Amino acid sequence: MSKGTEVISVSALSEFLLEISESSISNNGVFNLAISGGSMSKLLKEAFKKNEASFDFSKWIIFFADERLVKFDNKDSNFNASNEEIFKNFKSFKPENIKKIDQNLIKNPKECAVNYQEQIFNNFKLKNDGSEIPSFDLILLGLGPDGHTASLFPNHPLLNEIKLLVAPITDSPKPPPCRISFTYPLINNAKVVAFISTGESKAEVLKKILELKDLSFPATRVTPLSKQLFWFLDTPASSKLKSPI
Ligand SMILES: O=C1O[C@H](COP(=O)(O)O)[C@@H](O)[C@H](O)[C@H]1O
Repeated sequence: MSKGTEVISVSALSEFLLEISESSISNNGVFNLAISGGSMSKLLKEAFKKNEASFDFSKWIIFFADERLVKFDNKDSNFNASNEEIFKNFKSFKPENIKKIDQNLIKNPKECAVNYQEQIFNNFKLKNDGSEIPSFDLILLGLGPDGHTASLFPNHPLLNEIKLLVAPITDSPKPPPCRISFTYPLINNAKVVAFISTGESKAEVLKKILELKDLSFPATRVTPLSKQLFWFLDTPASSKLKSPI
């Protein structure tokens, strides 16, 4: 995989996921992945169907880059969306490898974020003492039309968080208001970060992010230390770029 920011057709997502998961599994025995909510679960379902027989989902460990603090059976839950589209359809994912928020903590965003951050450190067998930041093999992010990603929203104080790797948010401008989210230090420490963004509603903001590098949009500030950043777009989403897909 080359270094730097690459814009690629979403039709190549399945092959990308296959390559990166196979290489992580052959190096470490598992594939540590974080996924997002919103439209992503449907796009992942399509990508998984394409090479279904080749994916070794039993070795995938999945976290959520952000989660809405609602019950798992609520349609707003990011886990729920992934469960309906992905985990119910691809049976070889191991339930214990799908890392969810603690449902008992949804009324306490601070505790919920602490608990989820702890789950991440445990998974990576690292001490949560500030000395090391876990490094996901891949973090898959979505993009809102306002330029938000995960639950990092424009002009929100969470954009400046440098201590917490998973932070609570109680005033999300997009409902539901209470959520937890990966912050930049964790996102930017991933080995690879890839955005998946489709549809005409994202075209304008994508131009501002990818070509004008407008830092007022939270997604622009995703700059992995590894320099491995990918954008998977479809034709409508890329329509306002100089070189549309
Ligand atoms: O609220 C959220 O929105 C973003 C973008 O969602 P999309 O439906 O426009 O793709 C998503 O990535 C994030 O996980 C979610 O909580």
